[in-house]
Amino acid sequence: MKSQNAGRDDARHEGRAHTSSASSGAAQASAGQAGAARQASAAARQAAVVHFENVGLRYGMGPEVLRDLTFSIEPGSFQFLTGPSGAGKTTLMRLILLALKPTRGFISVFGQDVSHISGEALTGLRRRMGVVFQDFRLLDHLTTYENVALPLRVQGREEATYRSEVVELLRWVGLGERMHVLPPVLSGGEKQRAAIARALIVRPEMLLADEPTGNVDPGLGRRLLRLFIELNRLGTSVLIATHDLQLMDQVDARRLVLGEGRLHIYD
Ligand SMILES: Nc1ncnc2c1ncn2[C@@H]1O[C@H](COP(=O)(O)OP(=O)(O)OP(=O)(O)O)[C@@H](O)[C@H]1O
Repeated sequence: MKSQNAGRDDARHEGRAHTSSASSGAAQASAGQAGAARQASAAARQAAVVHFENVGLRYGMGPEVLRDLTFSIEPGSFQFLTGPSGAGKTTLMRLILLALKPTRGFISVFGQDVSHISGEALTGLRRRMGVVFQDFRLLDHLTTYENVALPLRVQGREEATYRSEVVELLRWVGLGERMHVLPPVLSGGEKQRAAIARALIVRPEMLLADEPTGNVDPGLGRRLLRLFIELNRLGTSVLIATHDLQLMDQVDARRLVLGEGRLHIYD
């Protein structure tokens, strides 16, 4: 009896041992797969221009404006960011620009985790981005030409090395005749084009533009869109926030759609 039981116990034991060795093999395999997946996701994060993982943002004690955002912007990609007014497009842009910190989640920009980044490193990352703000942010005491040339001056370049480049870009955006006037005398559309030229002049690795065609007529909007596409062809990743369906319909590009705090992606 005993031996039989013992035998059964042994068998059970062997059975358990077998199961446990199988499950430890499976566990190792799945740990290996998880490790490989982690490595692959770290590599993807490293390669992305922007990577968000479960990012949430609330202003003060208010409700979460953005919830569980997980997405990447790849090098050399072109995408629109859209959604109803108040959906959080500007907020998302400000997170990418590192002008806001997320309330939760993880953000990396140009492969760098930005949660504990120094002020100096942050300035270095921002210099790699061109930004067109909704309110233009031109300096009123500088001429249109000087506003557009400013990022190059900040880089320490001599005027002789960039003058013709700035003039050519200003002509391209239709401001050839408005180069020497101050922003307060420019129309809304002219200010917008000056702001776009200032963002493009440094050939940024990433361009972020918040409603960049909001103040121009459809013809000029198409021309500006061509400029963004050309910049993208030269390798810049482009993210354009817009409500303008007609503008989006002109390009077969990825759409990031914000609604009720969530992001839906249409490739
Ligand atoms: N500084 C702030 N403090 C508190 N709430 C804010 C602040 N900035 C934005 N919000 C709120 O966050 C939400 C998202 O605003 P955001 O400006 O990002 O939306 P949007 O999609 O860019 O809107 P629009 O298309 O009208 O420009 C809105 O409810 C807005 O009221």
